[in-house]
Amino acid sequence: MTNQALIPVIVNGAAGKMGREVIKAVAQAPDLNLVAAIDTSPEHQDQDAGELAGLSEPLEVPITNQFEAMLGYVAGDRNSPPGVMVDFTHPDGVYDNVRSAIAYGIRPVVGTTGLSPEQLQELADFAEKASTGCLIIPNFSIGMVLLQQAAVTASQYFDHVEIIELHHNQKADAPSGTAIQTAQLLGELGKPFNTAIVEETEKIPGARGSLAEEGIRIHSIRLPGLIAHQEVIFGAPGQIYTLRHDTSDRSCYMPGVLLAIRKVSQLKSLVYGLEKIL
Ligand SMILES: NC(=O)C1=CN([C@@H]2O[C@H](COP(=O)(O)OP(=O)(O)OC[C@H]3O[C@@H](n4cnc5c(N)ncnc54)[C@H](OP(=O)(O)O)[C@@H]3O)[C@@H](O)[C@H]2O)C=CC1
Ligand SMILES: O=C(O)C1=N[C@H](C(=O)O)C[C@H](O)C1
Repeated sequence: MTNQALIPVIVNGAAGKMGREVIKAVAQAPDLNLVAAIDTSPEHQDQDAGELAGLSEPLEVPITNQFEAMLGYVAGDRNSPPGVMVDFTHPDGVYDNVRSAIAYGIRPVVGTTGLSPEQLQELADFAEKASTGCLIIPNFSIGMVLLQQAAVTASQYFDHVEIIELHHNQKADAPSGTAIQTAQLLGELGKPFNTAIVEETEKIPGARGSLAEEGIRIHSIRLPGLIAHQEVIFGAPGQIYTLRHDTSDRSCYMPGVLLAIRKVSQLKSLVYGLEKIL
């Protein structure tokens, strides 16, 4: 395959936990070309992205905070397929990153969570107007997609359900993007869950977790030693049905990330959720 046929990939958040995994996965993919590794972290500027990610050979791609310049550079290369920007940064910056990428005609593949419903709608409108594909994926692991599908099936038969999500304590946003999406998927059934049979009082505010779609509660645990875990617990008289997903290594997200990079340029609008592109 000539260099011209390779998909140019910009990794944003390249020095972070997910960014380093993505650098490794992109470097090993024969049809992808890592062209830029962006990160605002001052301590990693100019380091080789491959060495930082733990590869044995340097990739000759330095970590830089020059995001707009890199978007312009990739957009200006008319001999390559459309560029893709993979974003694993921070809830505070992701909205602007996605808008900038779309403005340059670069397709965003977004793993960063914490976008508000209003921000998601604005990005969807922006992508639609620009006729540009954009993938926003709260969870790239196939196990989570399967858990969510099983939960949707179970929700047809159970009227009571609560979600517990458990993450490492460096996570900025709560509840997790995955838990919010799971509640949305269950809520699409349009039936109210968890009708109270007593009047509840929270003696300490927040004791019953956060209230998402259709009365579904989400409880967020943050502890060192955890990576990413989720339980969906259904209850009915005389029985409990528990679905659980555990992440033991961030490599579990990479097949989904690579699939999204390859698919995003076929899209003309914003698509939310890995299940939509499987
Ligand atoms: N969709 C999915 O499947 C998954 C999603 N995630 C999500 O991805 C995001 C990142 O997670 P994780 O890798 O663990 O986080 P990290 O904090 O390990 O990495 C984020 C990196 O991005 C840098 N950064 C922050 N803001 C910007 C910005 N505006 N532009 C460029 N770089 C920036 C950070 O620098 P500094 O440290 O100096 O701030 C850091 O190096 C989170 O929202 C998380 O929830 C995580 C795992 C899976
Ligand atoms: O911050 C994380 O680690 C993760 N974030 C995503 C989320 O908020 O759902 C995906 C996964 O849970 C890991």
